[in-house]
Amino acid sequence: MKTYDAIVIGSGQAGTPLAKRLAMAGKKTAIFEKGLVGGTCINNGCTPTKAMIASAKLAYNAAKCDDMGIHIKGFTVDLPLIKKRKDGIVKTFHNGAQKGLEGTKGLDLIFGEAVFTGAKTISVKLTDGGTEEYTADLIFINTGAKTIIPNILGLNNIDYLTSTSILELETVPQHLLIIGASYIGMEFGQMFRRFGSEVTMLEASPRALPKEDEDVSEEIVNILQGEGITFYADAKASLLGKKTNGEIEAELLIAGKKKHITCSHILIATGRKPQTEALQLQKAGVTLDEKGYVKVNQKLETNIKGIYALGDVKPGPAFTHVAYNDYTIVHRNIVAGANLSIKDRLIPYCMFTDPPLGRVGITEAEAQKLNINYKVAKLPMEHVARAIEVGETRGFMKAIVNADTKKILGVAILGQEGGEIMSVMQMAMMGGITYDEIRFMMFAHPIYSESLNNLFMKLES
Ligand SMILES: Cc1cc2nc3c(=O)[nH]c(=O)nc-3n(C[C@H](O)[C@H](O)[C@H](O)COP(=O)(O)OP(=O)(O)OC[C@H]3O[C@@H](n4cnc5c(N)ncnc54)[C@H](O)[C@@H]3O)c2cc1C
Ligand SMILES: NC(=O)c1ccc[n+]([C@@H]2O[C@H](COP(=O)([O-])OP(=O)(O)OC[C@H]3O[C@@H](n4cnc5c(N)ncnc54)[C@H](O)[C@@H]3O)[C@@H](O)[C@H]2O)c1
Repeated sequence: MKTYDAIVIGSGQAGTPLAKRLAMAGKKTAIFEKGLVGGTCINNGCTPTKAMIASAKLAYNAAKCDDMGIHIKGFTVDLPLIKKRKDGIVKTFHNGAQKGLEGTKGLDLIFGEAVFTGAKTISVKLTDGGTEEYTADLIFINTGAKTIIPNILGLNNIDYLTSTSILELETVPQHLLIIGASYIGMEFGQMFRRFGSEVTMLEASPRALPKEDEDVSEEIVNILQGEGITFYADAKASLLGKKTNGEIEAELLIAGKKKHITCSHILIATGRKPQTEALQLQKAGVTLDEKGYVKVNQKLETNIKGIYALGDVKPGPAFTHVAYNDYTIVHRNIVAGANLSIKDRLIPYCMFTDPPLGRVGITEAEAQKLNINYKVAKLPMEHVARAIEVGETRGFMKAIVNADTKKILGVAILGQEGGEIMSVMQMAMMGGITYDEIRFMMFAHPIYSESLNNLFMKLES
């Protein structure tokens, strides 16, 4: 049995920096990784998708640049080259993360799958062969999440794609059927449509992105449909089968009615579930919730003292910046004796469709439920000078404000640079800057944020 001061399971967006900082603080630390250092974000999540989305944006611009007075005589999409560029970026990020761990004094990077054998004991099936037993007083679980595979008749008889395997395609699918229309479905749907695929999207809920306001989900669907994507809400695949010519036949249930389509590829984008099964946390006495997430308190400690869970493996929004923020909280509490918690932290996010959706705070629907005196400001991107100048006027800016205190409660910016404009508003929310101050604040002309003046002017009428 090898003894450490601290053990980190999983080298994701929380585990990697945490392991380094613990070792740098003098704690003898081991980090276990069953796959690739850097976890989902770097290897098969944010980094590769955003790299490929950048290529898709160029294809879109090339296709429509005639309107802007630039004529390109035809263009082709070179998916192997797009993949190669993406692979190069991923490799750089991955190698940097691995080198960072390997170069930290007092930190052992051990490749293998960790399984709990007791309260503070872990057995690791080493990637190079054999098993080794480990123990530490402090254990941090950062094992992330993986794709949920829905129970659809015939699915196991076809070679379906997940958000990981679709990144390896070298040929553009002729017709991509996407099951699930949330972040993953939307980002890949638009990307492959722009690469030239016919794209059909199915969403089981009555509308896409059911957690967003209705006007937001409606506008995003309009944008995707405007680019030629076929979208069905209240829709599921009920039966899938392979035809003799290799095509996939799909029986769909749309609002209870059957419809048959033929496609070449299927992407499963029906959500993700925590990677806790293999950990055998019951042996450590750690409590999971009904969906398999590790239950934690506001300091991210589980019911077992000294065992913590960070990132996607615990309940709550699953984003890279949340996992990273989890690390900063746990690290400062343990190493610097701080008393920080995740309570009331403002969680922004950005869906990287084009235009993107930047979101922070409450939605209009949530404001209604809270029974507060609120007002809604909304400005179409068609009225944003910068958007008109650059030729991308799809979407709108929307803010929910408290009518009494004038504080900003929530923002949805569906438009060019939506994530960046949202971050300006996030800073305002954190700093207590009120909407009437932003109404008259001087912004540089003509940036997108300048139109926040006009957004809040809408509240004067
Ligand atoms: C396609 C896609 C696109 C995304 N895009 C964005 C985006 O644009 N912005 C954003 O904020 N978020 C995005 N996300 C979500 C983001 O990737 C995750 O929220 C983030 O990676 C979670 O980090 P984590 O540290 O919790 O876990 P992960 O990064 O998943 O890391 C967990 C690590 O633990 C390892 N592991 C698991 N079990 C064991 C075990 N038993 N023993 C040893 N090692 C183990 C895994 O191999 C993995 O390396 C995206 C996700 C996907 C799938
Ligand atoms: N830009 C970003 O920040 C970004 C990008 C991609 C992924 N992510 C993260 O990855 C996580 C997973 O994303 P996701 O989009 O897979 O999951 P999700 O949980 O957000 O959405 C899954 C969708 O699939 C639908 N669905 C479920 N079963 C279905 C079925 N049988 N048929 C049709 N529809 C079905 C659900 O109603 C839901 O809308 C998200 O929680 C997000 O945090 C973030």
